[in-house]
Order: sequence, then C-alpha cells, then structure tokens
Amino acid sequence: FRTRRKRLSPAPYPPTPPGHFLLGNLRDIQHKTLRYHYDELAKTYGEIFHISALGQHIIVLNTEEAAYELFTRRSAIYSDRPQFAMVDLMGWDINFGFMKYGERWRAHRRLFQQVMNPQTVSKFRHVQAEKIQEYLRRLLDDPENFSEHVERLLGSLVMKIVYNHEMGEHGKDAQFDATLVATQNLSSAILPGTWLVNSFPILGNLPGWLPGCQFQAFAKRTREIVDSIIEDPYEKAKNTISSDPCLVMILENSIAAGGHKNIKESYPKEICAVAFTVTSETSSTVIEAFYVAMRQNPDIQDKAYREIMSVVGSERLPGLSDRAALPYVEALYREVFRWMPPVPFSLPHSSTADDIYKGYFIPKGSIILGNGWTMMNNEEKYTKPRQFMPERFLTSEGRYNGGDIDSIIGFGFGRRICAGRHFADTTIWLLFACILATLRIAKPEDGVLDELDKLDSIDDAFVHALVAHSIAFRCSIKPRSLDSVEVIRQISE
Ligand code: HEM
Repeated sequence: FRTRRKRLSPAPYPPTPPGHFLLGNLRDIQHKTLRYHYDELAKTYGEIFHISALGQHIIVLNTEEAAYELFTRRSAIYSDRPQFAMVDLMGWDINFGFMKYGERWRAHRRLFQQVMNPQTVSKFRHVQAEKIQEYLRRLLDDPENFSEHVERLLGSLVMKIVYNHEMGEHGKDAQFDATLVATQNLSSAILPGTWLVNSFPILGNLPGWLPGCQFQAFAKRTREIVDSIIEDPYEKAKNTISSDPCLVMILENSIAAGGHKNIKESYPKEICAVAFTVTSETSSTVIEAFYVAMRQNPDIQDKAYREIMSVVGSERLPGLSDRAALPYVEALYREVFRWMPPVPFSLPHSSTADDIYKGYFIPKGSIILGNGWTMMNNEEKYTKPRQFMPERFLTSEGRYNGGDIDSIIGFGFGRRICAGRHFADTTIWLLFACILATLRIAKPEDGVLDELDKLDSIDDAFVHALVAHSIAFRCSIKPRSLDSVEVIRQISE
C-alpha cells in the first residue's frame, strides 16, 4: 500500500484520531456506542475523518454536502460495497445490496427498480391497506405483542405483493418460515465479530471439520435454505393464475415482451427472494422508533389525531390519497426518520479508485460511511436536535417543508440509495397514519416501570449494529373511540 500512496499522492489522509502504534484505530472501530463516538469525533475533526486498523481505511462523512459530493457527484468510484465472506458462503450473494458495483449488481438493481418504482408500487395500495388493517385488528386483540405483529405485517405484505402468496398462521407457513430463518441467519452473520471468516476470507477455504470452522456448517445450512426460497416460490407464483398483480407476474410479462436483454434466468428469481430480507429489519426499526416517540410524546400524537379527524373523519381509515392534506402527519413521519435514523451510518460503501477530496487522500478500497446520525443532529439545521419535534418540518403556516423522499438521509446515498424506498415510504406512512387515526399509544398503565423508563436518555433505547434496534419495552395501546374499533373491524369491499 505504501508504494501506491507514494506514487499517487503526497496528500495527507483526512484528520485521524490518534491510535495504537500496532492496532491503529481498532478501539474507535469497535467502540460500543458508535453513533455517539463518531459524533464526538465529527465535532473534533469536522466534515470528514479517517480511521484505520489492520490495513483497512475507513472514511467517515459527517455532512450532507460531503456525502453528496462523494456518493452522488463522484458515484462512479464510491458505489462499491465491502465484501463479507460469510454472505457468499451462505448463498446470500444473490442479495444485490451486498454485491460489488458492476454488471451483475446493475442488472439486479434495474430489474428491481422496474417493479419497485412509484408507478408499480401504486398498484399495491389495496394490499398495503388490507395488511395494515389486519395489523390494527391484531393490535386490538393482542396489544401487548405489538412488536411481534410487525414481523407478520411485513411478511404477509411482502409475500403477497411478490408472490401473490397469502401467508398462513405463524410458524406454519413453510415458504415464509424459510425466508425468515434465512434472513435471521444473514443478520447474525454480518454482525461485527460473529465470524472470523469475514475478517480473514482465506478461512473459507478450510474444511468444516477443523476446530474453529463451525461457520462452514452454519453457512451450508443457510445456503440450503436460501436455495429453497429462490426457485420454488417463483415457479409456483408463475404458474398460478390470478387477476392480482404481483412482482413475479410483472417481471414475467416484461421479460416475455422482450424488455430485458442480457439478464440471466436466475436474476428475477433472486430479486424476488431478497425482497423480505431487505424490507424487514430496516422497516421494523422505523416502526419501533415511532412507538417509542409516540409513547413519550402524547401531545404530539394527539395533534396528529386531531389533524386526521378534521381531514378524514372517524368513519374510515386514512389512505394514501389523503397524504397531501395531512402535513402534520407527514412532518411527524419525517421526524421519526430524523430522530432515530434506522441505519445510522447507512450501509457501508467502498471506493474503487484513489481520490483526493478537499486536499485529503482517500485510498482505493476504503470503506466509506455516511454518518447519518451526525447529519440528522446538525444543530444549525435542526434546533434542539434530540427533541422529537415534527414542527421542524413545517412552515409557520403549517405547510410541510421537508422535501421529497430522496431527501430522507435514512434511505442512504448515491447509486446505492435504498431501491425499495417508494414501497417503504408508502407502507410506513400509511401504517403511522392508520395507527394515529385509531389508537392511542401510551406508557403502561399498571405503573410498573420498564427498561425504557429507567434510561438516563431515551436515545439509549436504541442500540445499533449495522441497523439500530430498540431494547424491549412495553406500551399501552387502546382504541381512540368506539368508531375506531368499528373502522378497524370493518371488512372492506
Ligand atoms: C424504512 C425502511 C427502509 C430503510 C430505512 C432502508 C434503508 C436503506 C439503506 C440505508 C440502504 C443502503 C443505502 C446505501 O448504501 O447508501 C438500503 C439499501 C437497500 N434497500 Fe432499503 N430501506 C428500507 C426499506 C426497504 C424496502 C421495503 C426494500 C424493498 C422492498 C428495500 C430494498 C433495499 C435494497 C434492495 C437495497 C440495496 C441497494 C443497493 O445496494 O443497490 N429497502 N436501504
């Protein structure tokens, strides 16, 4: 590496915190509360800093301007992904979120966008509304398990729009259960430190019976499950005749119409197989953040309720066509993403060429993190940033001024920006609006404090690995009125 740097540039690395003489900044990388630590470092070093350990350079971008310059304007060299050996060993390299920047990624992403663009997503509005209403019914019947019901909501929604598959009871739907296990194995396998093979890919070549190589067996089991969710569900959906649109049929029709040259037969099946995995963790974190924010801020919740009542009334659930008329709900929705960015550093990008930014050297192969946490806590843009305050996205006349979906930093950056954001955006907005319209979320009424009430700061309710997650907490969830119960129970025609 030293020779390459000498050859290309005498420029210094971006500001770097002092590190250990051998281990470099390993302690900064393995810090327990990374978002606070990097926020501190950003305060010391400014819009960009650099840390390195064991030969790996990590560049952290702390302003929207720096992120825009590198991820968007220079996207040709900042759109790669660092590789996890375990992802490949488990067969999860079919997930284009992890693919290297290149032809295979491009073809997958193009196909995915074809079925997840705003026009196509709007075909699924009735499914979104139906599954959300089902979720509300579950909340009425079993409010304590509000969080577990989210998994079912997301699962049943994705299975329906992708495969036109109506999900069976929990634990009894072979297709969904396999998808869930494959997803959980992927999440655990990419947690830093879980498997040494991620840091030392050469281990992947060793036989599984060697001590320390248990990852081989885990990877093999997962690969079998991943293989099982690629082929069969797709073929089944392809051969089922239905008037409901689903991703499989949309893809098949456009392939038959000659819309896709140069794609392999497996690609459409692969993008369908990853849909739940790429949906579930991030979406459930945003929903958790909503519950925490609403539990802690009854006045804000009531204000949103009043807005919905005055625009929509109490005799039906809000729909996506009401969205523009509900600026406070929109602002609240946006504030959830700002207040607790679900993927605080986005998914890591990596660079494919040496570069210079503002006089600093960024070597090829660096991991580049967009520090969404610090960006969303920029005091110049967001006064009192740790306060949950939807008003910050409203003008003094109460009009929404928060920008369109692509301005949501929580969806990431540049060419790797979340490919499912239109589906996520409409689903999550509608979910929030329907909950706000019918239910009141509050602290538990039995007076027993739970972990959330014992925290020094409510921010600590969320811990993060790659994606943030809340600690377990309870809330009381009750219908707003008799009308609410009726609307939730009402079967739509
Ligand atoms: C609120 C929910 C969601 C959030 C916060 C979210 C966030 C993100 C983020 C931060 C990235 C990485 C962007 C980057 O590298 O800069 C990403 C990538 C991705 N997301 Fe989402 N996502 C959500 C829901 C979804 C849904 C519902 C889908 C699919 C239906 C989806 C599909 C994807 C895919 C396929 C990628 C990989 C894109 C690529 O590498 O080219 N996401 N998402």
